[in-house]
Amino acid sequence: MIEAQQLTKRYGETTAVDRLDFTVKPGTVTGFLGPNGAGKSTTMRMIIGLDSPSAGTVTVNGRRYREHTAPLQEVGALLEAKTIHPGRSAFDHLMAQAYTHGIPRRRVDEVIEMTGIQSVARKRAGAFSLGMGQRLGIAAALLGDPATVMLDEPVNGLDPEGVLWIRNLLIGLAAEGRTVFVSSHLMTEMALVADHLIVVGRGRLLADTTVEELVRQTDGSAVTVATADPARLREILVGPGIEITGQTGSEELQVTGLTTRAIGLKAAEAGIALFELTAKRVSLEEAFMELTKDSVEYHGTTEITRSAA
Ligand SMILES: Nc1ncnc2c1ncn2[C@@H]1O[C@H](COP(=O)(O)OP(=O)(O)OP(=O)(O)O)[C@@H](O)[C@H]1O
Repeated sequence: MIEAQQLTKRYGETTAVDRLDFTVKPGTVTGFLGPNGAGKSTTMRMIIGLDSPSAGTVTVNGRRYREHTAPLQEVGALLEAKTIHPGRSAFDHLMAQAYTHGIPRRRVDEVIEMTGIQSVARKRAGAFSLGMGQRLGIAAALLGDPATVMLDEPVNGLDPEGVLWIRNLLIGLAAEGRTVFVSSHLMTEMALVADHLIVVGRGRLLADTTVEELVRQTDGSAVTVATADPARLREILVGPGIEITGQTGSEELQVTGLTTRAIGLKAAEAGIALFELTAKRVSLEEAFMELTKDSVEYHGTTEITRSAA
């Protein structure tokens, strides 16, 4: 369990993390989302004591990271910064960590196998591909068999097979009752693995909710409805706050401001037969864009193409 209370980090004029309150619970995968520069890495660094909060607190399993006698056994973390000696083999790197933390060699062999790096374990880590480096970082994070696992952008550099592997690993770790906290910019991946989401923008908490709920909140704007007499349907639906568009000659109308239920009832009252009545379901990516649109620091100049739901 990770608990942040009014967690704040200031770097001079910049407030990287601004009074964050959240709880990451065991037994589920919690996604940590936010645009570039939102404060995710800074928050993660504070969780494992690599940075100190300017105000507020963050604890893992009820204690600050530094207060744990065996921190590797409490929380295993993969942060973006590479801390592996390039001349050392993956095996030696893991053994060195195991030795200094009282972890048996058996566990080193286990994590090497779990992360699929057996064939390269004796090679210099400096020669590793990005994907192999990520796997080694994850092996190190799992070394202490921790109750809490925290991974910053774990999918970075992984090929499709690696992405699938991470997905199953995260789901499996949560199913074992562990607390799994993972940041990613890949919304499709997040939609597949995360049960819960914490979304930040400019250091502030924007949402602490389920994937389902976030999508639902953004949902409901557009409804597609088709009928033989769109002009008449338009007449009975029109009202304040309701927008109806449709192409001339088409049976289809796009309605915003009314639910599918309300449209269905009004059409039935007027005796209009409907051929289609569909609420457009937004993707997690669209919900995320909508939620964070005022918090994005770095805007590109190309128009964003919204993916079909
Ligand atoms: N050591 C530092 N000194 C000064 N400013 C910093 C430092 N670390 C982070 N920042 C600033 O704090 C803010 C949050 O950065 P952070 O790296 O935590 O965001 P992020 O959400 O992880 O971004 P990304 O998705 O790009 O990795 C940014 O404005 C960043 O420039």
